[in-house]
Parts: sequence; C-alpha cells; structure tokens
Amino acid sequence: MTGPHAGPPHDPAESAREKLRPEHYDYFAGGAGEETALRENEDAFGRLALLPRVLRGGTDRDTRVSVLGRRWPAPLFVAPTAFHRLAHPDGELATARAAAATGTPLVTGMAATTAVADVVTAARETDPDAVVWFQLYLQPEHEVTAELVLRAERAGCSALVVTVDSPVFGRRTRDLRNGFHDLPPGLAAENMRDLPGAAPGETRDIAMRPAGWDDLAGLRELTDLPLVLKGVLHPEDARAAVEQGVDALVVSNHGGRQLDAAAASVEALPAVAEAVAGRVPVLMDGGVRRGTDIALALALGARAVGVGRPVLWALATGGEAGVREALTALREDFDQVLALCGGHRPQDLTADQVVPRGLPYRPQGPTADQGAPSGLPHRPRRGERAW
Ligand SMILES: Cc1cc2nc3c(=O)[nH]c(=O)nc-3n(C[C@H](O)[C@H](O)[C@H](O)COP(=O)(O)O)c2cc1C
Ligand SMILES: CCCCC(=O)C(=O)O
Repeated sequence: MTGPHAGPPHDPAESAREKLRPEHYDYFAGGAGEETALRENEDAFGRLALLPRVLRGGTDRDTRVSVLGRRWPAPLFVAPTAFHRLAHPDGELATARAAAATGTPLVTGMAATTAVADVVTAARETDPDAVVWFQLYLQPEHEVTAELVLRAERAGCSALVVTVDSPVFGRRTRDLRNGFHDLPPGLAAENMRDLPGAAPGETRDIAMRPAGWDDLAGLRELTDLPLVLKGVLHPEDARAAVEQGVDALVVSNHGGRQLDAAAASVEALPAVAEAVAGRVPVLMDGGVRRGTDIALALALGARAVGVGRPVLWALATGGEAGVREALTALREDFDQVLALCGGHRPQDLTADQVVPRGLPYRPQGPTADQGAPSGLPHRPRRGERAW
C-alpha cells in the first residue's frame, strides 16, 4: 500500500528530463503552438469514464488482437518517433530489442538515427517473428521515396505507415525558442544516407510536402506491402482512405506536434471508427499512458493503440530494459483493466461502456432508449435533463 507519505506517482517524463539535455527533452516533450493539442490528447481521456460490466464470469482472459494478418499479444504498438539516439546511446537498437522481447510491434521511423535494416536485424535477433513496420514521409522526388520503400522491404518490414498529417512541418514553440534544428555531431537520420541525388555518404534532409491521393496510388504501384495511413482525424478522409484501398488507419494528431487546435486523437476516434465500419483496422495514438486509456480507445473503436513519448522516456532513463519494463507494465495494466471492466477479450469493450465525466450522464448503446447512434459519448445539450 502507498501511504500518505509515499509522494506523488512516479512521472516518467520528469525522470527523463533529469537525464536529457534541455533542448532534447523539449524536442521530445513539446508540441506545436500553444501545445493545446498536446495537452488535450491526455486530458481528453480524463474526461471519459468507464462503466464496467459485472457478473460476466470467466477467467480465460486473452488480450491478443489480430492486425493485418498477425496476432499481436496486446492491442499495443510502438508509434514512430524520431532520433532515439538523442534519448540513449543505444537508440533504436534498444527500442527494437525491447519491443521484440515483449512481442510489441514497432513502427520504426524514417527519421530514425539507426538505419531500418539494423533496426529490423536487432528486433529479429531478439524474436525472429518480431513485427516491424516502416514509417514514411512521401518525398518530393519519386526516386527517393522509391528507394526508401525498397530499403524497408529489403529490411523485412511488413507494412508501410505513410504519415499524412504533415504537409508542412509544425511550428514547435520550444524548438524555436531553443534554436534546436540540428542533430549533434555523430548523429544523423541514417535512412536518408546515400539516397539518389545526394553526394556519396551524405544524408538528405527529410522533406515534408503536401501530398494527394494520386501520390498514394503511386505508392501502391511501388510496393505490395500493406499501406497504413497515419494522421487521419476527419471521418470523410477515413472513408476515402478505405475506398482507395488503404489497409489500416492510425487516428493521430502527431502527438500534438503539427496542428495546435487539432482534435485530440480520442475525440476524433469514434467518428472515424463509424465511417470505417470495420472494413479495415483503426489504430490510434496520442496521450495513451495507462491501461484505462487503452480500454477507452478500444471501446470507442480502436483495434490497437500506439505509444510515442512513454517509450522515449523509458529509453532515456533505462535503455533497453527501461523500454521493456514500460511496455510490460502497460500491457499488464491493460489486462487488469480488461478484467475490471468485465471483459475477456479486447473486443468485449464497447462504446456503451464509455460516458463523459460530469453529471448528468445517460448510458447508451443497445440497452439505452436514447443516445448518440455513433457510439459517441453522449454530450448533454444545454437545458437537457437526465431525469
Ligand atoms: C519526439 C517525437 C518524434 C516523432 N517523430 C515522428 C515521425 O518521425 N513520424 C511520425 O509519423 N510521427 C512522429 N511522431 C508522432 C508519433 O508517431 C505519435 O503520433 C505520437 O507521439 C503519439 O502521441 P504520444 O507521444 O502522446 O504517445 C513523433 C512524436 C514525438 C514525440
Ligand atoms: C524531420 C523529422 C520529423 C520528426 C517528426 O515527425 C516529429 O518531430 O514530430
């Protein structure tokens, strides 16, 4: 038991801050503009409450979910984040080993400080069946994008995650204030080395540019890998993506680092899930910090959730072992929450078990006489009474 003198709960970000150079901590922690979207990703979970079901029996809990033909041990993956060697000298190799050791699928970023081939090798040395996906920003030159896709394929990645929320780079207030725009000597975006148009041995800058649906069709021509769109918030984009043959979606506002007033990921999730209507898996990331966040996201339509900063904090403080512990703790927490919600499987968590905090609320779903048809948490209108 923790007593009144046990102090506040452990804050992983605070522990990491003590380890990192201030400008590197700020790069990892920060968001765009006034950091509204960044804060809201976490706060929006806090505005939701769970209605657990009771007397559902069964001790045969199973947290596995199926995504793009693979069984994941839990509805959890590592979201792509840049520059892991700023957090720890072992960088992406440590992250990859820890993810593989816990069976957690890893999305390795194009902006990694370790080449994708080395990341996949580290993961597969730990677990030959490790799932590694490659995150891609479409580059202005087709041959550069093509080469990056080829490298991901050759490395053994099993899906391409195309980030579509970054037609331009977000205005990161802390980075501007700190003057942080370059990696320190010795570190580079290794996937960008020796690409077409660059001098031998040199790395190219990562470009962000507005892309269109035709670019996606062009990518489809380049590869047979499943395509996952990351950074969708509007239900019409989700619908269009499914119609264009995209294999999965990630509902995400890029950890609050792009559009400052963007909806929190969990706020956008229900309408996207409704538009997709089960045709492809809907993943989400942004603000997931504990088992109850995972349960809320699943109940609102996500198949699995990604974590970004929690992995960086664990890497900074504990390297490979730290990431292993953080991922294991999240998974165990989710398992316990699932049990407390009366669930046996992730899909037992349903939208009628989610209500907005604050009175009055009205349960909705199959047993309710009234409620939002989409599974959206019911938001009382002004003057509306619940009794
Ligand atoms: C330091 C940092 C770097 C990131 N780099 C990338 C990136 O290169 N590509 C990308 O698609 N998303 C990137 N993201 C966004 C994450 O994939 C993810 O959407 C976000 O971190 C999830 O929110 P969370 O940090 O609250 O878990 C980055 C996020 C952070 C914090
Ligand atoms: C050029 C690297 C981009 C990394 C990124 O996406 C982020 O910092 O959010």
